[in-house]
Amino acid sequence: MSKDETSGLSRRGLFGLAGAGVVGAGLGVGGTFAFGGGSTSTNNAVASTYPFFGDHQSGIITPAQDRLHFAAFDVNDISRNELIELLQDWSYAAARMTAGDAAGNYGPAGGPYDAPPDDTGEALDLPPGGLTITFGFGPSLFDDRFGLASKRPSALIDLPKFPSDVLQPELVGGDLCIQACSDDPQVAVHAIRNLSRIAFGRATLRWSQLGFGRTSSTTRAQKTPRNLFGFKDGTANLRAEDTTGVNEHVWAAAGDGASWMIGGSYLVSRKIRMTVETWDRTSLREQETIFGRTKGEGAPLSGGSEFTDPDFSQTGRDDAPLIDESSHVKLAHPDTHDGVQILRRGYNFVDGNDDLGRLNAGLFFISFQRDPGTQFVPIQLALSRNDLMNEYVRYVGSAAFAVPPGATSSSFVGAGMFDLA
Ligand SMILES: C=CC1=C(C)c2cc3[nH]c(cc4nc(cc5[nH]c(cc1n2)c(C)c5CCC(=O)O)C(CCC(=O)O)=C4C)c(C)c3C=C
Ligand SMILES: [Fe+2]
Repeated sequence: MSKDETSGLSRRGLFGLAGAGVVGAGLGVGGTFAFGGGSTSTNNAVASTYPFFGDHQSGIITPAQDRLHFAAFDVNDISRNELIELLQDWSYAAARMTAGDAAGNYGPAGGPYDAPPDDTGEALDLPPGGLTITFGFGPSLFDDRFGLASKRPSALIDLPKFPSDVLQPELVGGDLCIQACSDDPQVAVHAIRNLSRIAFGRATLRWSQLGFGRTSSTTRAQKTPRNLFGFKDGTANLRAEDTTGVNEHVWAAAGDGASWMIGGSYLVSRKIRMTVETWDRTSLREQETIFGRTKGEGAPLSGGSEFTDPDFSQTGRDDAPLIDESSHVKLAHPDTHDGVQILRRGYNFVDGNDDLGRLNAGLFFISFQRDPGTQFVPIQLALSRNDLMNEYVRYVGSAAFAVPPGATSSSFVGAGMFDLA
Protein backbone atom coordinates (compact mmCIF):
# COMPACT_ATOMS: atom_id res chain seq x y z
CA MET A 1 0.00 0.00 0.00
CA SER A 2 1.34 3.46 -0.81
CA LYS A 3 2.15 5.98 1.87
CA ASP A 4 -0.93 7.96 0.87
CA GLU A 5 -3.23 5.04 1.52
CA THR A 6 -1.73 4.01 4.84
CA SER A 7 -1.23 7.35 6.50
CA GLY A 8 -3.09 10.05 4.55
CA LEU A 9 -0.18 12.38 5.28
CA SER A 10 1.05 13.02 1.77
CA ARG A 11 0.69 16.01 -0.47
CA ARG A 12 -2.18 14.18 -2.12
CA GLY A 13 -3.82 13.86 1.27
CA LEU A 14 -3.16 17.51 1.98
CA PHE A 15 -4.87 18.69 -1.16
CA GLY A 16 -7.77 16.43 -0.32
CA LEU A 17 -8.46 18.34 2.89
CA ALA A 18 -11.44 20.19 1.47
CA GLY A 19 -13.07 16.91 0.61
CA ALA A 20 -12.33 15.53 4.06
CA GLY A 21 -14.40 18.33 5.60
CA VAL A 22 -11.44 19.78 7.44
CA VAL A 23 -11.27 23.10 5.64
CA GLY A 24 -12.76 26.10 7.44
CA ALA A 25 -13.44 24.06 10.53
CA GLY A 26 -14.12 26.98 12.87
CA LEU A 27 -17.33 25.49 14.12
CA GLY A 28 -17.43 27.29 17.46
CA VAL A 29 -19.15 25.95 20.53
CA GLY A 30 -21.55 23.14 19.75
CA GLY A 31 -19.94 22.05 16.47
CA THR A 32 -19.83 18.34 15.70
CA PHE A 33 -16.59 16.44 15.40
CA ALA A 34 -15.70 13.12 13.94
CA PHE A 35 -13.10 12.55 16.66
CA GLY A 36 -14.01 14.12 19.96
CA GLY A 37 -17.36 15.85 19.63
CA GLY A 38 -18.85 18.71 21.66
CA SER A 39 -17.08 20.93 24.16
CA THR A 40 -16.43 20.75 27.87
CA SER A 41 -14.12 23.74 27.81
CA THR A 42 -13.43 25.35 31.18
CA ASN A 43 -12.24 28.52 29.51
CA ASN A 44 -15.49 30.29 28.73
CA ALA A 45 -14.02 32.65 26.16
CA VAL A 46 -12.66 29.80 24.08
CA ALA A 47 -14.63 28.18 21.27
CA SER A 48 -14.39 24.41 20.68
CA THR A 49 -12.43 24.71 17.47
CA TYR A 50 -10.39 27.30 15.65
CA PRO A 51 -9.75 27.02 11.92
CA PHE A 52 -6.25 25.93 10.97
CA PHE A 53 -6.38 27.77 7.65
CA GLY A 54 -6.69 31.53 7.34
CA ASP A 55 -4.78 34.78 6.94
CA HIS A 56 -2.98 34.31 10.24
CA GLN A 57 -2.07 31.16 12.13
CA SER A 58 -4.29 30.44 15.11
CA GLY A 59 -2.68 30.46 18.54
CA ILE A 60 -1.52 34.07 18.44
CA ILE A 61 -4.49 36.37 19.04
CA THR A 62 -6.76 33.37 19.67
CA PRO A 63 -8.05 33.53 23.27
CA ALA A 64 -5.21 31.99 25.29
CA GLN A 65 -6.19 28.43 26.24
CA ASP A 66 -5.36 26.95 29.65
CA ARG A 67 -2.71 24.43 28.58
CA LEU A 68 0.42 24.37 26.46
CA HIS A 69 2.77 21.85 24.93
CA PHE A 70 5.56 23.62 23.09
CA ALA A 71 8.23 21.77 21.12
CA ALA A 72 11.38 22.78 19.26
CA PHE A 73 12.84 20.43 16.63
CA ASP A 74 16.07 20.10 14.74
CA VAL A 75 15.72 19.01 11.12
CA ASN A 76 17.69 15.87 10.27
CA ASP A 77 19.91 15.41 7.22
CA ILE A 78 17.10 15.61 4.65
CA SER A 79 16.63 17.42 1.34
CA ARG A 80 14.70 20.62 0.65
CA ASN A 81 11.90 18.55 -0.91
CA GLU A 82 11.74 16.31 2.11
CA LEU A 83 11.45 19.39 4.33
CA ILE A 84 8.57 20.61 2.16
CA GLU A 85 6.90 17.22 2.52
CA LEU A 86 7.31 17.35 6.28
CA LEU A 87 5.59 20.75 6.43
CA GLN A 88 2.82 19.43 4.19
CA ASP A 89 2.34 16.39 6.39
CA TRP A 90 2.35 18.53 9.53
CA SER A 91 -0.19 20.94 8.02
CA TYR A 92 -2.45 18.05 7.01
CA ALA A 93 -2.38 16.49 10.48
CA ALA A 94 -2.70 19.85 12.25
CA ALA A 95 -5.75 20.80 10.19
CA ARG A 96 -7.36 17.49 11.11
CA MET A 97 -6.50 17.60 14.82
CA THR A 98 -7.59 21.23 15.33
CA ALA A 99 -10.92 20.29 13.73
CA GLY A 100 -11.31 17.49 16.28
CA ASP A 101 -10.32 14.66 13.96
CA ALA A 102 -7.57 12.07 14.32
CA ALA A 103 -4.11 12.97 13.00
CA GLY A 104 -4.52 10.58 10.06
CA ASN A 105 -7.57 9.54 8.10
CA TYR A 106 -7.80 6.00 9.55
CA GLY A 107 -7.55 7.10 13.16
CA PRO A 108 -6.21 5.10 16.11
CA ALA A 109 -8.17 1.92 15.48
CA GLY A 110 -9.42 1.95 11.91
CA GLY A 111 -6.36 1.26 9.80
CA PRO A 112 -4.66 -1.84 8.43
CA TYR A 113 -4.09 -4.39 11.20
CA ASP A 114 -0.46 -4.94 10.30
CA ALA A 115 0.53 -1.26 10.24
CA PRO A 116 0.97 1.16 13.15
CA PRO A 117 -2.15 3.31 13.61
CA ASP A 118 -1.94 6.77 12.02
CA ASP A 119 -3.06 8.33 15.31
CA THR A 120 -1.80 7.37 18.76
CA GLY A 121 -5.29 7.35 20.27
CA GLU A 122 -5.10 9.17 23.61
CA ALA A 123 -7.39 11.98 22.40
CA LEU A 124 -9.97 9.60 20.92
CA ASP A 125 -12.83 10.54 23.24
CA LEU A 126 -11.78 14.10 23.99
CA PRO A 127 -13.13 17.31 22.44
CA PRO A 128 -10.39 19.54 20.99
CA GLY A 129 -10.78 22.16 23.72
CA GLY A 130 -9.95 25.01 21.35
CA LEU A 131 -6.78 23.28 20.12
CA THR A 132 -4.50 25.53 18.11
CA ILE A 133 -1.27 24.39 16.47
CA THR A 134 1.15 27.13 15.51
CA PHE A 135 4.32 26.48 13.49
CA GLY A 136 7.52 28.54 13.45
CA PHE A 137 10.97 28.55 11.81
CA GLY A 138 14.15 29.25 13.77
CA PRO A 139 17.16 31.22 12.50
CA SER A 140 19.16 28.00 12.04
CA LEU A 141 16.72 26.76 9.37
CA PHE A 142 18.06 29.50 7.11
CA ASP A 143 21.60 28.17 6.87
CA ASP A 144 22.85 26.47 3.68
CA ARG A 145 21.04 23.12 4.08
CA PHE A 146 17.75 23.87 2.35
CA GLY A 147 18.53 26.80 0.02
CA LEU A 148 16.67 29.16 2.34
CA ALA A 149 19.48 31.58 3.27
CA SER A 150 18.13 34.35 1.04
CA LYS A 151 14.67 33.88 2.55
CA ARG A 152 15.71 34.63 6.11
CA PRO A 153 13.63 37.58 7.31
CA SER A 154 15.79 40.40 8.66
CA ALA A 155 13.50 40.53 11.71
CA LEU A 156 14.44 36.95 12.63
CA ILE A 157 17.51 37.92 14.63
CA ASP A 158 19.73 35.74 16.76
CA LEU A 159 18.77 36.94 20.22
CA PRO A 160 21.68 38.61 22.03
CA LYS A 161 22.97 37.24 25.32
CA PHE A 162 21.17 39.26 27.97
CA PRO A 163 23.02 40.22 31.18
CA SER A 164 21.02 37.95 33.49
CA ASP A 165 20.88 34.93 31.16
CA VAL A 166 22.16 31.63 32.53
CA LEU A 167 20.96 29.64 29.54
CA GLN A 168 21.24 25.87 29.32
CA PRO A 169 22.31 25.05 25.74
CA GLU A 170 19.87 22.13 25.53
CA LEU A 171 17.00 24.58 26.14
CA VAL A 172 18.01 27.05 23.45
CA GLY A 173 17.05 27.49 19.77
CA GLY A 174 15.70 24.98 17.29
CA ASP A 175 15.12 24.79 13.51
CA LEU A 176 11.35 24.45 13.86
CA CYS A 177 8.82 24.99 16.60
CA ILE A 178 5.29 23.90 17.28
CA GLN A 179 3.10 25.58 19.87
CA ALA A 180 0.06 23.45 20.75
CA CYS A 181 -2.52 25.05 23.05
CA SER A 182 -5.79 23.58 24.27
CA ASP A 183 -7.98 23.68 27.34
CA ASP A 184 -7.26 19.98 27.71
CA PRO A 185 -3.62 19.04 28.50
CA GLN A 186 -4.01 15.60 26.94
CA VAL A 187 -5.16 17.15 23.66
CA ALA A 188 -2.14 19.46 23.54
CA VAL A 189 0.24 16.60 24.32
CA HIS A 190 -1.48 14.38 21.76
CA ALA A 191 -0.92 17.04 19.10
CA ILE A 192 2.81 17.36 19.77
CA ARG A 193 3.24 13.59 20.13
CA ASN A 194 1.59 12.90 16.80
CA LEU A 195 3.42 15.67 14.97
CA SER A 196 6.66 14.36 16.45
CA ARG A 197 5.74 10.83 15.34
CA ILE A 198 5.00 12.09 11.84
CA ALA A 199 8.40 13.81 11.77
CA PHE A 200 10.23 10.57 12.64
CA GLY A 201 13.46 10.35 10.66
CA ARG A 202 13.04 13.89 9.33
CA ALA A 203 13.13 16.09 12.45
CA THR A 204 14.07 15.35 16.06
CA LEU A 205 12.77 16.91 19.25
CA ARG A 206 15.36 19.29 20.67
CA TRP A 207 13.44 20.47 23.73
CA SER A 208 9.85 20.70 24.78
CA GLN A 209 7.83 22.37 27.50
CA LEU A 210 4.49 21.72 29.17
CA GLY A 211 2.54 24.65 30.59
CA PHE A 212 -0.47 24.31 32.87
CA GLY A 213 -1.88 27.79 33.47
CA ARG A 214 -1.99 30.67 31.05
CA THR A 215 -0.26 33.82 32.29
CA SER A 216 -1.95 36.24 29.96
CA SER A 217 -5.26 37.23 28.52
CA THR A 218 -5.41 37.87 24.79
CA THR A 219 -9.06 38.95 24.61
CA ARG A 220 -11.14 41.30 26.77
CA ALA A 221 -13.60 38.57 27.72
CA GLN A 222 -10.93 36.60 29.58
CA LYS A 223 -10.34 36.99 33.30
CA THR A 224 -6.76 37.92 34.17
CA PRO A 225 -4.95 34.76 35.39
CA ARG A 226 -2.15 34.58 37.95
CA ASN A 227 1.47 33.52 37.73
CA LEU A 228 3.32 31.39 40.30
CA PHE A 229 4.33 34.51 42.28
CA GLY A 230 0.60 34.88 42.88
CA PHE A 231 0.24 38.11 40.88
CA LYS A 232 -2.31 38.83 38.17
CA ASP A 233 -0.44 38.51 34.87
CA GLY A 234 -1.61 39.85 31.53
CA THR A 235 -3.50 42.92 32.74
CA ALA A 236 -1.83 45.34 30.33
CA ASN A 237 -1.43 42.82 27.50
CA LEU A 238 -2.38 43.59 23.91
CA ARG A 239 -5.84 42.18 23.14
CA ALA A 240 -7.30 40.76 19.96
CA GLU A 241 -10.01 43.42 19.98
CA ASP A 242 -7.35 46.16 19.71
CA THR A 243 -6.94 45.69 15.98
CA THR A 244 -4.92 48.88 15.56
CA GLY A 245 -2.49 47.76 18.26
CA VAL A 246 -2.29 44.22 16.90
CA ASN A 247 -1.63 45.46 13.36
CA GLU A 248 1.01 47.86 14.61
CA HIS A 249 2.79 45.52 17.02
CA VAL A 250 2.08 41.89 16.06
CA TRP A 251 1.56 41.19 12.35
CA ALA A 252 4.43 41.46 9.89
CA ALA A 253 3.40 43.79 7.07
CA ALA A 254 4.42 44.69 3.53
CA GLY A 255 7.63 46.67 3.69
CA ASP A 256 8.91 44.83 6.77
CA GLY A 257 11.28 42.70 4.68
CA ALA A 258 10.48 39.12 3.68
CA SER A 259 7.24 39.24 1.66
CA TRP A 260 6.44 35.60 2.54
CA MET A 261 6.06 36.69 6.18
CA ILE A 262 3.24 39.22 5.55
CA GLY A 263 0.46 38.29 8.00
CA GLY A 264 2.91 36.30 10.11
CA SER A 265 4.63 37.26 13.33
CA TYR A 266 7.78 36.51 15.35
CA LEU A 267 7.68 34.36 18.47
CA VAL A 268 10.16 34.70 21.31
CA SER A 269 10.18 32.05 24.04
CA ARG A 270 12.07 32.34 27.33
CA LYS A 271 12.08 29.64 29.95
CA ILE A 272 12.30 31.46 33.27
CA ARG A 273 12.88 29.56 36.51
CA MET A 274 11.24 31.24 39.51
CA THR A 275 12.70 30.52 42.94
CA VAL A 276 9.29 30.36 44.55
CA GLU A 277 10.61 29.18 47.94
CA THR A 278 12.65 32.39 48.34
CA TRP A 279 9.76 34.47 47.04
CA ASP A 280 7.42 32.92 49.58
CA ARG A 281 9.65 34.23 52.40
CA THR A 282 9.52 37.79 51.03
CA SER A 283 7.24 40.43 52.56
CA LEU A 284 4.09 41.49 50.77
CA ARG A 285 5.51 45.04 50.66
CA GLU A 286 8.58 43.85 48.77
CA GLN A 287 6.54 41.64 46.43
CA GLU A 288 4.29 44.56 45.47
CA THR A 289 7.26 46.93 45.10
CA ILE A 290 8.90 44.47 42.71
CA PHE A 291 5.96 44.46 40.33
CA GLY A 292 4.64 48.00 40.98
CA ARG A 293 1.15 46.53 41.41
CA THR A 294 -0.96 45.24 44.29
CA LYS A 295 -1.05 41.49 44.80
CA GLY A 296 -4.79 41.30 45.45
CA GLU A 297 -6.38 43.31 42.68
CA GLY A 298 -3.40 43.91 40.44
CA ALA A 299 -3.88 47.67 40.61
CA PRO A 300 -0.90 49.96 39.95
CA LEU A 301 0.71 51.24 43.17
CA SER A 302 -0.03 54.77 41.93
CA GLY A 303 -3.71 54.09 42.62
CA GLY A 304 -6.94 53.02 40.96
CA SER A 305 -8.06 49.53 40.04
CA GLU A 306 -6.67 46.71 37.87
CA PHE A 307 -7.08 48.41 34.51
CA THR A 308 -6.11 51.94 35.62
CA ASP A 309 -3.00 53.15 33.78
CA PRO A 310 0.03 53.37 36.05
CA ASP A 311 1.04 56.96 36.84
CA PHE A 312 4.82 56.92 37.18
CA SER A 313 4.94 60.59 38.25
CA GLN A 314 3.06 59.99 41.52
CA THR A 315 5.29 60.27 44.55
CA GLY A 316 4.84 59.34 48.22
CA ARG A 317 6.92 59.66 51.35
CA ASP A 318 10.30 61.40 50.85
CA ASP A 319 9.22 62.21 47.28
CA ALA A 320 9.94 58.61 46.29
CA PRO A 321 7.93 57.41 43.28
CA LEU A 322 4.96 55.22 44.27
CA ILE A 323 5.97 52.85 41.49
CA ASP A 324 9.66 52.02 41.89
CA GLU A 325 11.93 52.97 38.98
CA SER A 326 13.21 49.38 38.92
CA SER A 327 9.84 47.72 39.23
CA HIS A 328 8.91 45.19 36.55
CA VAL A 329 5.97 47.24 35.32
CA LYS A 330 7.95 50.48 35.03
CA LEU A 331 10.78 48.78 33.12
CA ALA A 332 8.42 46.91 30.75
CA HIS A 333 5.85 49.67 30.20
CA PRO A 334 5.44 51.16 26.70
CA ASP A 335 6.23 54.65 28.11
CA THR A 336 9.74 53.38 28.88
CA HIS A 337 10.16 52.10 25.30
CA ASP A 338 8.77 54.75 22.91
CA GLY A 339 5.32 53.14 22.90
CA VAL A 340 6.53 49.66 21.95
CA GLN A 341 4.26 46.76 22.91
CA ILE A 342 4.33 42.97 22.62
CA LEU A 343 1.62 40.31 22.79
CA ARG A 344 2.36 38.02 25.73
CA ARG A 345 1.06 34.42 25.67
CA GLY A 346 3.07 32.56 28.30
CA TYR A 347 2.32 29.70 30.73
CA ASN A 348 3.19 28.55 34.25
CA PHE A 349 5.21 25.38 34.55
CA VAL A 350 6.42 23.00 37.26
CA ASP A 351 8.92 20.39 36.05
CA GLY A 352 9.10 18.38 39.27
CA ASN A 353 11.69 19.37 41.85
CA ASP A 354 15.45 19.57 42.33
CA ASP A 355 17.50 17.44 44.71
CA LEU A 356 17.32 20.15 47.39
CA GLY A 357 13.56 19.78 47.51
CA ARG A 358 12.82 22.98 45.61
CA LEU A 359 10.19 23.08 42.88
CA ASN A 360 11.50 23.42 39.34
CA ALA A 361 8.84 26.05 38.79
CA GLY A 362 8.60 29.07 36.58
CA LEU A 363 7.08 30.87 33.68
CA PHE A 364 7.47 29.81 30.09
CA PHE A 365 7.32 33.26 28.56
CA ILE A 366 6.07 33.54 24.99
CA SER A 367 5.62 36.80 23.13
CA PHE A 368 4.57 37.60 19.60
CA GLN A 369 5.80 40.73 17.90
CA ARG A 370 6.36 42.17 14.47
CA ASP A 371 10.03 42.84 15.08
CA PRO A 372 11.83 41.21 18.05
CA GLY A 373 14.87 43.50 17.65
CA THR A 374 12.93 46.72 18.27
CA GLN A 375 10.23 45.31 20.55
CA PHE A 376 11.26 42.31 22.66
CA VAL A 377 15.00 43.08 22.89
CA PRO A 378 14.81 46.58 24.46
CA ILE A 379 12.23 45.41 27.01
CA GLN A 380 14.26 42.30 27.89
CA LEU A 381 17.46 44.37 28.12
CA ALA A 382 15.87 46.80 30.56
CA LEU A 383 14.50 43.91 32.63
CA SER A 384 17.76 41.95 32.54
CA ARG A 385 19.74 44.93 33.77
CA ASN A 386 17.50 46.40 36.44
CA ASP A 387 14.36 44.39 37.19
CA LEU A 388 13.85 44.02 40.97
CA MET A 389 12.36 40.62 40.11
CA ASN A 390 15.77 39.32 38.94
CA GLU A 391 16.67 38.25 42.48
CA TYR A 392 13.90 35.63 42.21
CA VAL A 393 14.22 34.41 38.59
CA ARG A 394 16.74 32.72 36.28
CA TYR A 395 16.51 32.78 32.49
CA VAL A 396 17.42 29.23 31.45
CA GLY A 397 15.93 28.77 27.95
CA SER A 398 15.59 31.05 24.94
CA ALA A 399 14.51 30.90 21.31
CA ALA A 400 13.12 32.98 18.46
CA PHE A 401 11.05 31.78 15.51
CA ALA A 402 9.47 33.30 12.41
CA VAL A 403 5.80 32.32 12.49
CA PRO A 404 4.56 32.43 8.90
CA PRO A 405 1.05 33.56 7.97
CA GLY A 406 -1.75 31.03 7.94
CA ALA A 407 -1.95 28.57 5.07
CA THR A 408 -4.71 28.41 2.49
CA SER A 409 -6.71 25.18 2.40
CA SER A 410 -4.97 24.00 -0.76
CA SER A 411 -1.48 24.67 0.57
CA PHE A 412 0.64 24.26 3.71
CA VAL A 413 2.27 26.36 6.40
CA GLY A 414 5.43 28.02 5.11
CA ALA A 415 4.70 27.43 1.41
CA GLY A 416 5.55 31.07 0.64
CA MET A 417 9.07 30.55 1.95
CA PHE A 418 9.61 28.02 -0.86
CA ASP A 419 7.86 30.26 -3.43
CA LEU A 420 5.10 27.64 -3.56
CA ALA A 421 2.19 29.67 -2.18
C1 LIG B 1 10.87 40.70 27.95
C2 LIG B 1 9.61 40.74 28.29
C3 LIG B 1 9.06 40.22 29.56
C4 LIG B 1 9.49 39.15 30.33
C5 LIG B 1 10.64 38.21 30.07
C6 LIG B 1 8.61 39.08 31.45
C7 LIG B 1 8.69 38.13 32.48
C8 LIG B 1 7.83 38.04 33.57
N1 LIG B 1 6.76 38.86 33.88
C9 LIG B 1 6.16 38.47 35.04
C10 LIG B 1 5.06 39.06 35.65
C11 LIG B 1 4.39 40.24 35.25
N2 LIG B 1 4.63 40.95 34.10
C12 LIG B 1 3.79 42.04 34.05
C13 LIG B 1 3.75 42.98 33.04
C14 LIG B 1 4.56 42.98 31.90
N3 LIG B 1 5.62 42.17 31.60
C15 LIG B 1 6.12 42.48 30.38
C16 LIG B 1 7.20 41.88 29.74
C17 LIG B 1 7.92 40.79 30.22
N4 LIG B 1 7.70 40.07 31.34
C18 LIG B 1 5.34 43.55 29.86
C19 LIG B 1 5.55 44.18 28.50
C20 LIG B 1 4.39 43.88 30.81
C21 LIG B 1 3.36 44.97 30.69
C22 LIG B 1 3.87 46.27 31.25
C23 LIG B 1 2.81 47.33 31.20
O1 LIG B 1 2.45 47.76 30.10
O2 LIG B 1 2.35 47.76 32.26
C24 LIG B 1 2.97 42.01 35.21
C25 LIG B 1 1.93 43.08 35.57
C26 LIG B 1 0.55 42.77 35.04
C27 LIG B 1 0.43 42.79 33.56
O3 LIG B 1 0.28 43.82 32.93
O4 LIG B 1 0.54 41.72 32.98
C28 LIG B 1 3.32 40.90 35.95
C29 LIG B 1 2.72 40.44 37.27
C30 LIG B 1 6.87 37.33 35.49
C31 LIG B 1 6.52 36.56 36.77
C32 LIG B 1 7.89 37.07 34.60
C33 LIG B 1 8.93 36.02 34.60
C34 LIG B 1 9.05 35.08 35.48
FE1 LIG C 1 6.28 40.60 32.80
